[in-house]
Amino acid sequence: MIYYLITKMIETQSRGKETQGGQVGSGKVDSGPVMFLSQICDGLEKSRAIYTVCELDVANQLENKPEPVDKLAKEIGCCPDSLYRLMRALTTLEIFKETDDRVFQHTELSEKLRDQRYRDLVLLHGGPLSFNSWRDLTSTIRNGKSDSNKLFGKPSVWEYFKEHRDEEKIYNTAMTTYTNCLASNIVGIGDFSKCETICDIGGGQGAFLTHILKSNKNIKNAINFEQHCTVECNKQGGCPERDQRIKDHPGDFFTDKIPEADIYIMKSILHNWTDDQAVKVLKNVANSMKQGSKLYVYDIVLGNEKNEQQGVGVWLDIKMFQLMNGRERSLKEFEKIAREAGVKIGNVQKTPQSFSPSLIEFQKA
Ligand SMILES: C[S@@+](CC[C@H](N)C(=O)[O-])C[C@H]1O[C@@H](n2cnc3c(N)ncnc32)[C@H](O)[C@@H]1O
Repeated sequence: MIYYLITKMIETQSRGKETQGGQVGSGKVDSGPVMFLSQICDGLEKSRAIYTVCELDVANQLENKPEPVDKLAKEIGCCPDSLYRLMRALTTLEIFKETDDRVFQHTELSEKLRDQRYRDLVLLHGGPLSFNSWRDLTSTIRNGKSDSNKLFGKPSVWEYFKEHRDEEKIYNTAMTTYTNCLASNIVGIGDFSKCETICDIGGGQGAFLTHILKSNKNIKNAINFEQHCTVECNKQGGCPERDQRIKDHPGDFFTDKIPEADIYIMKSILHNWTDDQAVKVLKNVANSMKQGSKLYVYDIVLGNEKNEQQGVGVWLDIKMFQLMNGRERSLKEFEKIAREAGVKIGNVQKTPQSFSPSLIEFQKA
């Protein structure tokens, strides 16, 4: 049915807006927008469906050959007809294929869900933290700020993770997966050729540092400045190919002294915070910077001009707002926080892909 509706919607859209649907009361209803809006709002059902197969780990139970759903349901321990209906729905998204009546086989995409790294992405986006945080965007928009205490019972995501270590682990792995996916677009835009000591501020599991170190053998010391809990998590494994030069340094980037380095990097950090908080972090980094050292901030740079096309950054902006009261920024907005923090912006290297962060270079004023 969903597949039918989507197909119909696409047909309708490709014909333009000519279709006038049935009458409701005295008003005409245009079926194109109805189908388009339903498809967008159905995102929640699809997100829950993919999340559920990942939580049940269906992909790892399904063998490399076609398998009857009844057998699969027995192995997983769930109702055969329910699992059948879930998997049948997912076939419309090319997740599983029904090769015979109630018999399923993997597709290229469902195969990926066998791998913890891909499964963690789904579990993060559909997990309790994310699901609860989206419960009330209306209040955030009305009040101009998101109330994490009301949404997920803690003053911040980071406090929430302290009591939900399983979700923290999923978050850290998912960040590493994103970094591994984007690294080839962004490692080359920074100049590390004269760097001996590098410090990644909030570097997670150390994945980005690992990519930088791979192509910069001149770097002798690599410091991963991270929260205590993340450092503890890293001791239990995380980034498998982590470079041996990386040393974790526990600390809080708002209050603790950041070690001296030639180059500091911050990837996907400032967008987690309000302007006031971002200024505080920048000031703290600037206190540790010596003359000549640089800070490379890797974040999305939103278009400044009205006619500049906005990419996924504006959606990431809403996500950061709802989850952490953070924001994506335009160059003008980065310049404003730089001024307030008493640092200046040097080179800015934009990446062509709207989903890749750009590099904004900060120096001591
Ligand atoms: C969005 S993640 C980015 C991780 C990594 N830079 C990357 O791009 O994959 C934000 C990181 O900031 C760290 N963080 C949050 N608050 C912090 C604080 N007060 N001091 C140090 N690190 C913090 C988190 O533990 C998390 O790893």
